[in-house]
Amino acid sequence: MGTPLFVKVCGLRTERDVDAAVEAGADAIGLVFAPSPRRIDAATARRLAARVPDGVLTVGVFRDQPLDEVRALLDGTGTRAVQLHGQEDLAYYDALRPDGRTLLRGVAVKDAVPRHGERGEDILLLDAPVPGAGEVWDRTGKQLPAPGLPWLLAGGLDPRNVAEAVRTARPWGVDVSSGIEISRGVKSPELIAAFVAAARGARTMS
Ligand SMILES: O=C(O)c1ccccc1NCC(=O)[C@H](O)[C@H](O)COP(=O)(O)O
Repeated sequence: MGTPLFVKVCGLRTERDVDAAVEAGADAIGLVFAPSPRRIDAATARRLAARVPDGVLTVGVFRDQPLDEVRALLDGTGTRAVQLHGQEDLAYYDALRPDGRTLLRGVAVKDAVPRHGERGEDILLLDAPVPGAGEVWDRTGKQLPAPGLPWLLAGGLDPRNVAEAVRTARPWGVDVSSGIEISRGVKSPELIAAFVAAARGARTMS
């Protein structure tokens, strides 16, 4: 049995979503503050973050937003980790690092896969060109990060395909949004539970 797979479920918008993710055993939940049908306001995020137990990471998801806005949302909602999905540069990451938060770097993989840690991120998230669109990206011939480095596979994962993706790409963890929804932005507790179980089962078998 290898290292346990880290499982993040993203784009949660309701108390029911959060409770389902926690009950299913997710390691992290994502709250989207970037423009998206899944975007939530600060008051909703505060309410949701307050339900998340210690040991489950709450991640705020942003894309090319002003640093002051990011800091205010993180501080105001008690969010301990930040996931950046745009063109944020090293200085931007450096500005958030002293706050002691976990930094996730979301990258749309087109050609080459970036090196882990280029921006000083703690976790690299390799995603499809349009984040949160439920699209699988082509991993053929791509040099994925070395085993053991903290990186998440994302993009078009769902309860049916996640086990095969984990076996072939051998990521440190996985991230999902569309694949646990019944319609854009509307999560299903059953799909959340099925996804976490399928992902964990795959790593246990490898
Ligand atoms: O989810 C969004 O709408 C979104 C919008 C802007 C920036 C990032 C966003 N999501 C980030 C993610 O966590 C991943 O893209 C996601 O887990 C993978 O999405 P999916 O292919 O839908 O599973």
